[in-house]
Amino acid sequence: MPGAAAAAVVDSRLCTQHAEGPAAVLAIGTANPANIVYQDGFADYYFGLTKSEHLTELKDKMKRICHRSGIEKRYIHLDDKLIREHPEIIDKHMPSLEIRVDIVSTEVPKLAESAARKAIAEWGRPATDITHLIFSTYSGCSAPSADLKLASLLGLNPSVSRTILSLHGCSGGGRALQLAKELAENNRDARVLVACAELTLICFSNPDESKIVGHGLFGDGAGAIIVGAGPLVDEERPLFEMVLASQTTIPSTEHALGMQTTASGIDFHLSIQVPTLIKDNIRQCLLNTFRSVGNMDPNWNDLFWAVHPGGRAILDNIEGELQLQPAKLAASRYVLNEYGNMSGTTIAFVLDDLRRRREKEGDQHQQLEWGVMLAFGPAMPGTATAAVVDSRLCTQHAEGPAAVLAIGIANPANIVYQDGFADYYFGLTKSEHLTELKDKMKRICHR
Ligand SMILES: CC(C)(COP(=O)(O)OP(=O)(O)OC[C@H]1O[C@@H](n2cnc3c(N)ncnc32)[C@H](O)[C@@H]1OP(=O)(O)O)[C@@H](O)C(=O)NCCC(=O)NCCSC(=O)/C=C/c1ccc(O)cc1
Repeated sequence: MPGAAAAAVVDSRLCTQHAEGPAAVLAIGTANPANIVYQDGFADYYFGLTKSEHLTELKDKMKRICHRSGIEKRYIHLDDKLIREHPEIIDKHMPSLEIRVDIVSTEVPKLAESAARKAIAEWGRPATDITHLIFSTYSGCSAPSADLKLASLLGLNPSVSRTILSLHGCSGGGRALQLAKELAENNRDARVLVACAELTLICFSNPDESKIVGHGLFGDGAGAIIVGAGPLVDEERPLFEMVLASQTTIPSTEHALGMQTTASGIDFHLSIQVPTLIKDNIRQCLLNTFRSVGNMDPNWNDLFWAVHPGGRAILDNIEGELQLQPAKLAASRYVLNEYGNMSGTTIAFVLDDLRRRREKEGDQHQQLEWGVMLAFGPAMPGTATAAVVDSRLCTQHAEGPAAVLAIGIANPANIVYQDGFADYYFGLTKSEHLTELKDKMKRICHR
């Protein structure tokens, strides 16, 4: 029985159960499907797979995009065997949403399981000690959803509190970490498993001018991060502390990125302006975040950086705008090169690579105390910004428990009365001939 939510509500007694200190990343795991696609052969592979070799101009454009993408290889679950089994995936006149959802609702939790098992092994505690699970994906729209399936696969405690974030796109991982921080700091001894998994199969489509960049950059992967706040137990080791996390919406940019469910899977649009929009807004977003922790004039090169590699041009623009030394975005460029853009999952790969670089002795650039994690998501809103540090304590707890301060409710204007519902419903659906079923409906309505 998914999702029994329970809340204890009081009106006077203070009952704080805060953790000590800020939340920290305690472990990271990543995983990819087995199938590798190399970028220098991708145009041939993709136009061959979709039987679109005749679109020579578009194929040449795909070659130019791949060549300039900063990507060497990607992991992609969809292959020619899957297309042979389900040819409707490349036939735009046939509905294919159902089969896509069918596949991803099994494969997305499985991929997340591989990443989560690595994170749990690094964490060193039993999976049953996980108290909260946040699952972010754009690749699924069914219930029981990916969070419940992952909880079962891992054998999490039945009392684990589950949340699913859907369609946050590239900012999904950042947003999930922000929520994990809030949960960990406000619930003493909470241990939050953040899981992100994406399969491009749900968005895969035949070549089309407006989507060519998406198909040229996106890859499949899963990331899992365990977050907790003090007191830590013996085997736990903080990798990054999260001092402040915020999300900023860039006004009037709803047109820039979007996703929409259709009969042929999830359709997406991606504006050519995205790298410029990020360039024009990044400095102010960061300044607002840093000012809120009292740093009025940060020197960007005194920080370490975990930036979501949305595309090579986005990294170039951030580097140029903030005048970052080239080594600052090394982890982001490495992940882009090795995996492509895996949407919300990618930030787990960047943090994983960054901590390995920091662990390497003598890597001066990566031993800085303060750093920034950045991710950007659809409806272009959602520049999720999290400042990440590894030592300073900064608690921002409220006093006392949360309270319901106001309630509002709403319904559509159309009213349907229960005693006439069977007539209304069977009339509306032109099903008056199903007299037995209609009588059953009447009995159900009556009771
Ligand atoms: C690697 C790029 C794509 C090209 O490099 P470049 O240095 O700009 O090179 P060019 O200027 O030579 O551009 C090559 C061609 O690509 C074209 N192009 C350049 N961006 C564009 C453009 N967004 N549109 C459509 N043509 C373009 C550009 O016009 C040009 O066309 P042509 O003159 O015919 O060669 C680079 O522009 C880049 O990294 N762009 C950033 C991409 C970006 O916005 N990423 C973040 C959002 S991605 C996203 O939301 C996807 C969602 C998605 C989620 C799941 C999925 O399964 C699939 C998709």
